[in-house]
Amino acid sequence: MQTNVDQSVRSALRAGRLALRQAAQAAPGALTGYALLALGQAVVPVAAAWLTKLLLDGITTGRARVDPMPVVVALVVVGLLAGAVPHLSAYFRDQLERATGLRAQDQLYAAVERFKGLARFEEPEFQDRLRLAQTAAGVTSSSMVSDLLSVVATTVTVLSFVLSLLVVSPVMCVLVVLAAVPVVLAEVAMARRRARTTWGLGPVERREFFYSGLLASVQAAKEIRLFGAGPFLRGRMLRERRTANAVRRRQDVIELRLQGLLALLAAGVTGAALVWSVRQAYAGQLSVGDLTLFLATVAGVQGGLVSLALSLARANEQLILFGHYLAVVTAGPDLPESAAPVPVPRLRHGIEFRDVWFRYSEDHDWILRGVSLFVPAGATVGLVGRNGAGKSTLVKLLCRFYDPVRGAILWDGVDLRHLDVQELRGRISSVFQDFMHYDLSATDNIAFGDVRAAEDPALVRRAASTAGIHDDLVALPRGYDTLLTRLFKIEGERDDPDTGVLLSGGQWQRVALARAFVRQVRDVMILDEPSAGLDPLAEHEVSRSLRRYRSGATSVVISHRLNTLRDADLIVVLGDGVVAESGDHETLLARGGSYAELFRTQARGYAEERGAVQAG
Ligand SMILES: Nc1ncnc2c1ncn2[C@@H]1O[C@H](COP(=O)(O)OP(=O)(O)OP(=O)(O)O)[C@@H](O)[C@H]1O
Repeated sequence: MQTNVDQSVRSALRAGRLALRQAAQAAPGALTGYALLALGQAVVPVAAAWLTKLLLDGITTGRARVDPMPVVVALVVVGLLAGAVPHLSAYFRDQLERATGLRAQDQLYAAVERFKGLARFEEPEFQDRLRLAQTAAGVTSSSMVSDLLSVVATTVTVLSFVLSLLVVSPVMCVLVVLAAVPVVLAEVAMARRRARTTWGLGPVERREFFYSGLLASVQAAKEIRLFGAGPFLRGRMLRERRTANAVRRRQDVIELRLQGLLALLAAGVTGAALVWSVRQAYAGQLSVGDLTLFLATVAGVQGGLVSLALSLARANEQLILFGHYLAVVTAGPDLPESAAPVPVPRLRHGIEFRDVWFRYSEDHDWILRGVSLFVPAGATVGLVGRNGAGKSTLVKLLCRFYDPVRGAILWDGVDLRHLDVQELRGRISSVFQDFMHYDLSATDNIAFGDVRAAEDPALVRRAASTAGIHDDLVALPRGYDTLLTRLFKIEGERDDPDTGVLLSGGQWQRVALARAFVRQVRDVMILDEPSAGLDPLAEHEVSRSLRRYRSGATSVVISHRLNTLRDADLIVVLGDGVVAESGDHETLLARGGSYAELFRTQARGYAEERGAVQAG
């Protein structure tokens, strides 16, 4: 128990130190200004209380000979400060918030980029943490610095009031301070509880966000409307919101009860102080000045301690959120990294899958159960198999998005795990089955394959020509600069209805091909269902240019249209997690195995359709 407390205090201190360091690096001037103003603001109430006492004592004890003007002027200055400092302070705090937020966001996404694999992104717990870290990166680090500073400032205020109170009545001072202890403890406990609730509600809020995102999404709008799924999704979204609301309401009720008890305690202490001080004043033990100072200090200590407790609680809550941000920013690599990664030379001999076993996690079934195959350099290898056989999984392993659980993949004899992963990917180009549609211009959509191409229109156009999409793109209202989306408009052309267009599925497929083609260095070309959305003429055209384009490169092509793989050097059939058969088209047909069955079934289907057309 003690160790847990020590640990959480240690991690809170570490988080606090890092947040302060981040703020100091992001905006040193704003931090200094904000800190000085916070301290200045902290002593204003005590100064006002003492000046008021001096003034009143001066008047009531007949010491009017002493010129009251300096005290009056000082009171005016203090009032001026009390009015102006909060605005200045808010200005510096906003500056600090903006600069720290920018820095934190940069660091968060740089850390996210450092995760080279996909597995971490597929963990729900990581997604929850990332969501909290995104919130924290936006505001938490800077508001945590404000909260920490406000803890310091309020401590200064409270201490100065406590010292003042000590002068007037030590007993009352002890009483007031003791009464504040439960307030501080309760506020901190409530803040911890709130942070735990936020973490616990992570999955619920992420699901709510998912449903609301779907309801507002352009991509999902078609299906949702056709299938009338709107009310169903709205119901699910509201169910998640109600769950979150119920948890928060329970939390609020607990807090309300506790706050009520604390308010009673505070009222008791203030009442006692009032009775005591008025009696003392009547008995002539306290002057009018003393009385006002005493009442001001009791209120000051109490109010100060309550706001200290609130600042501590807020800082504590922010610290916990910031902890999620730190956990992401300081997370180790998701894929084991070689201490001395081997540079990736041009592929000369080939890629070997050696007894590769893979499952997505220990809770999942094995997808690959000992796949062994060799992809010779310069060859075209077709991957065939039923849905879910593991074809896409195999190529994802080749890109090292995951590591095999057992066995190895060797690039010219070197295990992929020993290679520099970024260099490896620099040698691979790919069209994934679930390629992205970016809501950006045509140029950007293609140049994503090699960001340097964004500055080289000729390169982008060449890739588009090879993919057979150039003519369509130049015909767009703004050619390659046209946005392939209607979600955004080109800056400065908000009134122009022509700024964005939507492409057809087959056109998008060709844009994705162009994105793969724009890569200058490509030893290995991965094409996962590259002609899925193409019409027969486009498929023929694209196949021809692909053959030309691929010549010399090693290609791994996944396709359910077996006809497109007829001329592959090697066709590999995956089944039951292993290589069921392999060979060229003729050999596999002659063998009469699963490939022959798949091919003949498909060919029969086409023949029947042709027959039906002719008979019609
Ligand atoms: N990220 C993932 N996490 C967990 N399971 C996954 C993941 N991706 C794929 N799978 C599972 O792995 C199996 C193989 O999927 P894969 O996409 O490799 O098959 P495929 O042969 O390419 O199928 P298809 O021909 O339908 O495209 C499937 O059962 C799928 O549900």
